[in-house]
Amino acid sequence: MWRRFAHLSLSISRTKLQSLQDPTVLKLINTFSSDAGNDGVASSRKPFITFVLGGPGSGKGTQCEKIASIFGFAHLSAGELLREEMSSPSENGELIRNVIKEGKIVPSAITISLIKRGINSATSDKILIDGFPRSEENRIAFEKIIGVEPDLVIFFECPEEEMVKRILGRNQGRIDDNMETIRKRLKVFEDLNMPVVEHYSSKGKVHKITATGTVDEIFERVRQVFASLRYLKAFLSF
Ligand SMILES: Nc1ncnc2c1ncn2[C@@H]1O[C@H](COP(=O)(O)OP(=O)(O)OP(=O)(O)O)[C@@H](O)[C@H]1O
Ligand SMILES: Nc1ccn([C@@H]2O[C@H](COP(=O)(O)O)[C@@H](O)[C@H]2O)c(=O)n1
Ligand SMILES: [Mg+2]
Repeated sequence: MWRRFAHLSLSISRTKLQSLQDPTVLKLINTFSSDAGNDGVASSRKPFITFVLGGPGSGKGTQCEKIASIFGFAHLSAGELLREEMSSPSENGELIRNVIKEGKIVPSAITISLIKRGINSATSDKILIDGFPRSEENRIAFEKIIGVEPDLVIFFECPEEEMVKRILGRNQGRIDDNMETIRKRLKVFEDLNMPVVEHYSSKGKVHKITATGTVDEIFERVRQVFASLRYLKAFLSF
């Protein structure tokens, strides 16, 4: 079981922190003081989990790389894990290829087992999970199998025409970076992924980031969210 409070050291008193009345502070105090861990991943300490959501091509991967390098997070991209699995001699390779080509969602059990392996081998206990959950089914299965909710959700909001332009300019040879699959991915995003964003919004966990402008302009918006967490790290050892 994750010992959520075991490593918590407060350099100022809890009461004093609560007196700040800052919603982010209060949310983090709750996060780090509730003992709700379970045996989903093999760590004695609950990782700090951030889901990174947004439409196809909204810049999730680009921004995650920057967050990982500047704020010391491990970056797990669900799409990348699936592509690696697809290209390895795996029993699920053919299924994953067909689903990705169609822009649909791979069965949750497969994706979650890859994410779980990634969490267990991560060298940081601050984890970014990029492109997951993609559907309510993904979300419910994650919460059931891993046994926790994310501490934070970042949602990149980007106009469709910008996402399409970025994907068509990506040039990484992805089997789903063609107009026919892009149309399907956009529909899946609206129909299946937006309900996940709405679910976590209703729980006050979502930080919405406008994902237009240059990579650096967008990162400045992202940086402010994570800088506030780093500020808290001065008080909370996690
Ligand atoms: N702000 C930006 N302006 C212009 N191009 C960008 C910007 N951010 C990312 N890109 C480029 O757009 C493409 C898509 O970005 P990225 O791969 O980060 O998106 P993604 O959300 O991870 O997409 P997917 O869901 O398809 O994996 C990449 O080629 C990336 O270099
Ligand atoms: N939770 C997920 C994430 C991704 N997929 C499939 O992979 C494709 C590519 O994902 P990117 O995040 O790299 O865009 C995606 O279109 C899905 O087919 C998935 O099934 N479940
Ligand atoms: Mg990506």
